[in-house]
Amino acid sequence: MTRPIRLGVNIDHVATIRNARGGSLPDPVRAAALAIQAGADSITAHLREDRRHIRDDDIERLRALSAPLNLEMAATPEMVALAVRLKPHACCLVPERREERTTEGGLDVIGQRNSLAPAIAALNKAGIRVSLFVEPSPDVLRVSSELGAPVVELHTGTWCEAVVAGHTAQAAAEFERIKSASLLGAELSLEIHAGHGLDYATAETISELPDIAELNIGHYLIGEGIFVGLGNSIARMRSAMNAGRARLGSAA
Ligand SMILES: CC(=O)[C@@H](O)[C@H](O)COP(=O)(O)O
Ligand SMILES: NCC(=O)COP(=O)(O)O
Repeated sequence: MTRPIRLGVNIDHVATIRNARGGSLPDPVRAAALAIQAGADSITAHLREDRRHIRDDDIERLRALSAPLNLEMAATPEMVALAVRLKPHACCLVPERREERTTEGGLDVIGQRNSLAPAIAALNKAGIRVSLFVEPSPDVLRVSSELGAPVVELHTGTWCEAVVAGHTAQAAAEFERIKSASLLGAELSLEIHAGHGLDYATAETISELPDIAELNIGHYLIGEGIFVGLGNSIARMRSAMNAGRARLGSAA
C-alpha cells in the first residue's frame, strides 16, 4: 500500500510580516491554527539566533496547539537547552549564518560531527525526534545515520531554484540527487523529509518519491495565501502532494 505523505506548514514568514511593524499582528500562531484546520499535519517554525521572525514566546504558544511542532534551530547550546525545556515534538537542526537571507545549504555533518553529536544525543534523550537538514549526498546521509539522528530533511532549494529558472538539465540532475539520497536514506533506516523552496509543482513531483514521508513548506504557501487565502493555498498544496503520491500508487 502507498504510504501517505505528511505536510508540515512553516509559518515563519507570517512573523516576518508582523515584525515589519514591531507589533503583534499578524499572529503566526493564528496562522498555525488555521493551517491545522486546512490540513497541515504539523507546524514548522525556525527560531533563528537573531530572532528575525519567530520569537521565543511564539514557540511556547505553538507548543500548546493540537498539531506536532517541528522546531528548526541551530545546534547551539542555547537552542538545545531551550528545546529540552519546551519539548517540541521534533527538532530539525539547520545551519545558520547571521548574514544569510535564508538557509543556504545543508548542515556540514562531516566537518561538525563532534559538535553535532552531543546536541543530537541531548535531544534524543529528551524524547524529541531529531532531524538533520542536509544536502542530498551519500556521504552526508551515512554520517547522519552514524550520528544517531532518526530523520534527515533533504534540502530541496537548489533543485527548486533550477526548476524556477528553467535550467532543465540542472533541475533533472538535482532531482536525481534527491531521488538517490531518498533511496539510500531508506536503506539506512532513516526517515526522509524534504523541504526548502517547494511550490505546488515541485511538491507534486517530489511526492512521487515513495520514501519521502514529509514535506515542510512555508514561504510559497504564505505568499500564495496573500492572493487566495492561507487555507486555500494549503488545501491546494495538499491536493498537489496527494496527486503526486497517487501517481506512485498507480505505477506500482
Ligand atoms: C531550514 C529551512 O529551509 C527553512 O525553514 C528556512 O530556514 C526558513 O527560515 P528562513 O526563511 O529564515 O531561512
Ligand atoms: N525546512 C524547510 C521549511 O520549513 C520551509 O522552507 P520554505 O518553504 O519556507 O523555503
